[in-house]
Amino acid sequence: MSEKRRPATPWPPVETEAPRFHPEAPGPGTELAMHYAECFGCGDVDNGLHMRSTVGDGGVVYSKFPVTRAHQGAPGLAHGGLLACAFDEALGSAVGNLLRRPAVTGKLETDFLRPVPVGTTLFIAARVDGVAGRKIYASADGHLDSADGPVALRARGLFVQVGLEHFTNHGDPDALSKFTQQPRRREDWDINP
Ligand SMILES: CCCCC/C=C\C/C=C\C/C=C\C/C=C\CCCC(=O)SCCNC(=O)CCNC(=O)[C@H](O)C(C)(C)COP(=O)(O)OP(=O)(O)OC[C@H]1O[C@@H](n2cnc3c(N)ncnc32)[C@H](O)[C@@H]1OP(=O)(O)O
Repeated sequence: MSEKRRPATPWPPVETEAPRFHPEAPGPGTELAMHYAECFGCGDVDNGLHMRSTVGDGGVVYSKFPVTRAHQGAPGLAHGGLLACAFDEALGSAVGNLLRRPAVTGKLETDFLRPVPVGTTLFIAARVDGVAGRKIYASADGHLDSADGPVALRARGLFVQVGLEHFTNHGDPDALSKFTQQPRRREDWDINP
């Protein structure tokens, strides 16, 4: 299969500023711990995605998603919704770890370019592309079986910065104490950039 293209739409879709990485953001080479043990993307969850992420150079976060039989849609192929989930995790990890601004996914679009078979590993490279006030734009490519393997998916996400009360009010009141990696304390976040 030749390199796939899709219609080019402007990205980010609005004027943005370059992302400012948090001074205490983990540096290149850092292997990121799961952010929450019960997270379907990175936690210790039965049949979860069990993703692991590492910070790369130049503001890229690399994540791996090992695709198993538990992740099928069509026989032998990964389910598209779970692939989108993997990108949500990878993009969220880039935003959360590099910017340390509490944010949630507002919009996620995924281009599915090639099927992803069971037994392969998806290598995702995610970056933060720009920031417009509370809006944080991030994108990622997913490569089959190696960091420079064929591109199977591309995704773009809008993350919207929220107050920490978003997690404690809408989720678990003890949410912040349950996050297992930095930033987990109020003072670890860039709340008023
Ligand atoms: C969740 C993880 C956090 C963990 C933190 C812990 C540790 C961090 C460390 C590392 C993190 C590592 C990994 C993270 C991994 C995974 C991340 C997964 C993330 C998720 O899985 S998270 C769940 C799914 N997510 C939701 O559960 C959101 C539900 N939703 C809402 O809670 C609201 O909807 C909200 C807050 C989004 C906005 O509500 P709001 O009232 O605060 O603000 P408003 O509506 O005004 O939007 C403000 C501006 O965004 C524009 N905007 C908004 N949505 C748009 C859209 N769809 N399309 C185009 N533009 C949009 C508006 O147009 C406006 O733009 P403008 O300012 O220009 O007018």
